[in-house]
Amino acid sequence: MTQPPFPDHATSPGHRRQAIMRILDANANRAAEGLRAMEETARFVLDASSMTQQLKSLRHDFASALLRLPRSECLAARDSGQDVGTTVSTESEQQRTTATQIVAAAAGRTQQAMRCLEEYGKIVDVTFAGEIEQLRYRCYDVCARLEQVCLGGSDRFHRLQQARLYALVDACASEAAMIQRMVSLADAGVDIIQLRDSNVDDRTLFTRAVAGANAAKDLGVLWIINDRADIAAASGADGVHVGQDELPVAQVRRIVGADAIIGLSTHDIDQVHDAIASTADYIGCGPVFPGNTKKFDAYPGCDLLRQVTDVSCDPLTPVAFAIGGIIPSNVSEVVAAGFGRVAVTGALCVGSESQAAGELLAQLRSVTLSSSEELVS
Ligand SMILES: Cc1ncc(COP(=O)(O)OP(=O)(O)O)c(N)n1
Ligand SMILES: Cc1nc(C(=O)O)sc1CCOP(=O)(O)O
Ligand SMILES: [Mg+2]
Repeated sequence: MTQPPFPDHATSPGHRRQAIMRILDANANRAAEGLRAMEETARFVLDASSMTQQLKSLRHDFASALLRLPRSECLAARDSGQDVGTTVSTESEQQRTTATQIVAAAAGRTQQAMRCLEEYGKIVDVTFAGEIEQLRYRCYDVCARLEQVCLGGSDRFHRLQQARLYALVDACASEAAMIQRMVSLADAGVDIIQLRDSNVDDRTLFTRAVAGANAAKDLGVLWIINDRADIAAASGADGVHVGQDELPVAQVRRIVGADAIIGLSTHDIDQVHDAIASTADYIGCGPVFPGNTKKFDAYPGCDLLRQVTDVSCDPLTPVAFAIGGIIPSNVSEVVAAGFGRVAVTGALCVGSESQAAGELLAQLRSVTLSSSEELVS
């Protein structure tokens, strides 16, 4: 005798309605719990204020959308005691060792729950389903950014390997102006931002370095302090950049520690080889062209870039950024010399960051950054 498609009691209209309410109730709880779990990491693990606000707003808007569901009917349909799912568990569900793993699990659970609410919600209230659909799209963006920021805290060197566009931020009128500049640069696609401001006293530089470190976590960019290893270490920055006239890399490493990024300026191929022998994580190679930010007596130009590109060495050596007077109209020469990464100041003027960054990246992306990245950029 063939089995009926469903047990008899499961086909009655009343049962089906109750089952839909159980699904909506369970997924409403699942999504709300997932949003809260992610918000806790943003707030208490990452200290990421704007990320926390985004998740709180999403959670509140989600609660508002749920008001369209018949609450009493959902509660009446809830029957955890009879829920066969409560005894079904997988090994991976029990394995949580980092906040990043919790965020990844919560993000997946929330997105799946919202999809279920949207699909089954169409049976009950199409307007509700439409509101959930919009919340689901917002959720994808916020969850992706939160996971990236989580990974970034423990994976800064991987992000350095993938970085192409590096912006140096000099003289800002205030901390608020500096943060706004960071947001514009990050939104334009910049991967690394350096605080390079010799016009302020140490206390101001330190407070701005701390504020920038917090903002950088939110924005998913690396935050580097120019010249000052002490302030980089004290502020929680991702690293420090030093020139040939500052502390040697070995001493900088003792100050910032093994898990911080150290950048070193190089102006000739001998300095490049010295950098390879050091623990520098990246190098600046220049100045390539004359610019308005810093004047030099000599410009090694693209010849230095070609020499760097030709250097073959262990893949665990610094990545290289071309620097000095680089703008969209001359970056093609940098690319022709084999570089896919640049560090700039003047090219990314306030107010036109997106346009300029887009033009620079369009050309830089023609250079493949292999996974075994050496000095060739
Ligand atoms: C990415 C990057 N490359 C080079 C420099 C220049 O550093 P330095 O030679 O120490 O000169 P100042 O920037 O301190 O004037 C840099 N800052 N960043
Ligand atoms: C700060 C700095 N260092 C350089 C080096 O070659 O080490 S070139 C430079 C100036 C970078 O600014 P812009 O992109 O406006 O020329
Ligand atoms: Mg310096």
